[in-house]
Amino acid sequence: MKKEPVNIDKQDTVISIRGLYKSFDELDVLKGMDLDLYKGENVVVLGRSGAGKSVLIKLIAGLLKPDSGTIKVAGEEVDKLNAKELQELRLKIGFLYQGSALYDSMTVKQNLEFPLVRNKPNLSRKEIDEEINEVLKHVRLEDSGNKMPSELSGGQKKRVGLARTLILRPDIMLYDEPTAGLDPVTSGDIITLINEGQKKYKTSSVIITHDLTCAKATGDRMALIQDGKFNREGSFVEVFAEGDEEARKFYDYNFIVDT
Ligand SMILES: Nc1ncnc2c1ncn2[C@@H]1O[C@H](COP(=O)(O)OP(=O)(O)OP(=O)(O)O)[C@@H](O)[C@H]1O
Repeated sequence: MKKEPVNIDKQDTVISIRGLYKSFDELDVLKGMDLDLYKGENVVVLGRSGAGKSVLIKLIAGLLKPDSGTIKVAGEEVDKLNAKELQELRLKIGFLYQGSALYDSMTVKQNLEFPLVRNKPNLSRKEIDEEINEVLKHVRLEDSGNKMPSELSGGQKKRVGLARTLILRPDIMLYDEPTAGLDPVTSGDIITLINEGQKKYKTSSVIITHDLTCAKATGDRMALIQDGKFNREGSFVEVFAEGDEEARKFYDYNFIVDT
């Protein structure tokens, strides 16, 4: 599966990271990381376990504070925002967690309604229903609105999680291992939805994955974390084909036959 090219506006940087450092006690995780995400672009962040991928997206979402360096998201320096400003910025960011984090005691529709009503309290009943139906249709679950999460498969839960994120129309999507634990066919469905969402909702995304099929199929650009920095960046071929030893190992482990 190859990524179809999309329109990317390189004059418009939605995330700009410069000289980012983050340590936990003695452990230096990010060591001077730089990254740009352009409007309309999907950037895939790759790296070994423990390389700092989740730490990076938590820093972008303002869930962690950097030790030094700057993170600008939608023009705002995340680190400098007060609680209210951060809350407003977070409305522009959709975070798809590894676990779908649905409310088990609510139906699918209620799971979608909850964040919508909380963040957009002035919507009418009709508007709420329209929004719910629209995102459910997008993730191809229009017939499952009245189901409980326990009645859904892992892939369906992931799709509800995606719908719940998209219902707030984020400008930026942060995907944490979107295909982890899914079979190849279900992974393919999620990959399709990531790409359709990019086009339909004009999102710009950071996608963390170990799954090189997902990386190749969703990423307009790859960035590989090595020793706390993005040492290799570019197209899939640029990052892997002429790869250094470590990039090659990463690639070989994933065992893609079709390059
Ligand atoms: N809140 C925290 N406190 C202490 N250490 C942390 C914290 N968060 C992350 N770490 C450490 O930072 C390192 C990077 O973690 P991170 O979760 O970003 O890795 P990752 O690249 O996402 O790995 P994986 O692919 O396994 O999910 C790990 O060694 C982890 O133990």
